[in-house]
Amino acid sequence: MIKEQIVVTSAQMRDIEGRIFAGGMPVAALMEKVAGLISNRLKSIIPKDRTIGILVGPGHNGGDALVVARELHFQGYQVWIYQPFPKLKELTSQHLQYAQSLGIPCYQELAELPSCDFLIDGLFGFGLEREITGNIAATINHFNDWNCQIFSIDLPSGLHTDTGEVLGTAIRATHTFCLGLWKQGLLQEQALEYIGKAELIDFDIPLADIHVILGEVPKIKRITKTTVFNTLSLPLPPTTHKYKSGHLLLICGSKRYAGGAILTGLGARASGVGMLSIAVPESIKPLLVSHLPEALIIGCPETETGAISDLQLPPKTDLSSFSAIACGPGLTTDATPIVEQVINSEVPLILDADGLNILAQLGTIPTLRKRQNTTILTPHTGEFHRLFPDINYQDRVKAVQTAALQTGAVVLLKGARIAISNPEGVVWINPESTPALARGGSGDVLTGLMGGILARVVNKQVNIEDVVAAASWWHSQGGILAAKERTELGVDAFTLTQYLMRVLVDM
Ligand SMILES: NC(=O)C1=CN([C@@H]2O[C@H](COP(=O)(O)OP(=O)(O)OC[C@H]3O[C@@H](n4cnc5c(N)ncnc54)[C@H](O)[C@@H]3O)[C@@H](O)[C@H]2O)[C@H](O)CC1
Ligand SMILES: [K+]
Repeated sequence: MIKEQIVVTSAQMRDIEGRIFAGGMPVAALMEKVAGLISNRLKSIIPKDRTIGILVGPGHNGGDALVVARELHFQGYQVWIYQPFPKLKELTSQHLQYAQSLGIPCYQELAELPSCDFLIDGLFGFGLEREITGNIAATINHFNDWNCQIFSIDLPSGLHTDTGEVLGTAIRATHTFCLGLWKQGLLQEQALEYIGKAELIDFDIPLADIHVILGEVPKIKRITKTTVFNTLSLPLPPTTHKYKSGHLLLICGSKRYAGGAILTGLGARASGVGMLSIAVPESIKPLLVSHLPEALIIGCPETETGAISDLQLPPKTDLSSFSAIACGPGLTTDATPIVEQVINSEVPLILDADGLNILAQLGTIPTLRKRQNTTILTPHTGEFHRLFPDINYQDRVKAVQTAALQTGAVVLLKGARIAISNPEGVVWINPESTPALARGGSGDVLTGLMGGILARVVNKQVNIEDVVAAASWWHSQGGILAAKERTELGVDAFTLTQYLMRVLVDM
């Protein structure tokens, strides 16, 4: 477990820091260490000739900011301090006194403040415990209106540490330096527009202290490149061969949605899966063959609406011949018998798109309760609501945990920050993505990619949620890479499939 993967609540952070102090580390020394690390980062970002305004709150977040103010002052930056609170914590008050004794200008009134190029937000950190109101709220709105770059210490002031919701109002940071361990609120969708670019400032919290508070396996984890590399079991063993790299069956497409089948197939191709079979209605088989010559395209009988009516597998083949099945993209909801058939099979299964809509029509929980084998659901919010009408998906972490618990499946909830839970409530959050992926077809690519990874590693000792997390990370990194080279408007789903391989090369 690496620190970048660990996610904590404010209570857990309080307990972890409590163990550090109980171990003998003086609070002031920790504050000095933390603020020194922040100052070094700021020195590498802010040119020397710029002016910096330091916003100081009543608690230790303010204390951090005052140490930063002193250190930047000694480095020769022009610094001023804004400190509107009547009562400060003892340590914060001492740092303010010292800053003033150094002659750093300190202001209590907004009207007196000189303009500045950068603001350092040390108003509130994980100690924020209630709605911000009155003139503090007005102050935060005032600084947001300055439209200058704001660096927030630990969290943008005003964000709830655990849920990421805005408590009254919040600083819109350009950059957030999260201290020690990632706060859960920074990984919630609703917080994204306030966080700006987030980075972790590691101040050497002993892993032993973390394990005592969080237990061996933290409940909520942040997907990182390490997760993905471990799960993809790269590099491949030299003695591998196509039958050892899994055999994936995709069941997708219809006369109306042939493109969905092609994109799903291209996503699977990018996964490096050994063998790929794609069951589609007979009428679009030639299309699939032309796009995916390496895949075994199975033309199936179709309904008069052009949906698969019967899974006619090749001779001596049945569903158990496959390492994994991914079913749903482009199926339309006229393929209900097919979805029932795969749900009743014993094969590890990913359901997406119309596979999920049909599952919802069949009755999500009673239908899945019958399945013993691995099941993965990959809904976007609309599909999630159809599957689980009684679950409020505003708190996405709780929503996926509840859905996974109720179904026994691993559930991925799509969005700007994908959340994944296994039935035991262990959650992965994908910390990075790009709006470029919010386009038709990119979900089909994810399904194919995920199916290919699952087929490749399902017989190895991997956690299914790690496979889903790896696919989600790989998919979003492909989108980020493509957006960097082609702008956020240039990442159609087909282009995305071309960038997926680039991701691993650049890792
Ligand atoms: N724990 C440590 O020793 C270290 C913490 N780090 C930094 O300190 C903050 C946490 O500090 P804490 O004093 O607990 O709280 P905050 O500084 O976040 O400030 C909250 C402060 O303000 C009061 N308050 C809460 N809500 C409101 C409100 N709505 N309106 C007005 N005032 C409010 C509350 O009473 C608190 O006193 C952490 O984020 C780090 O930045 C160091 O980095 C390491 C050592
Ligand atoms: K802050």
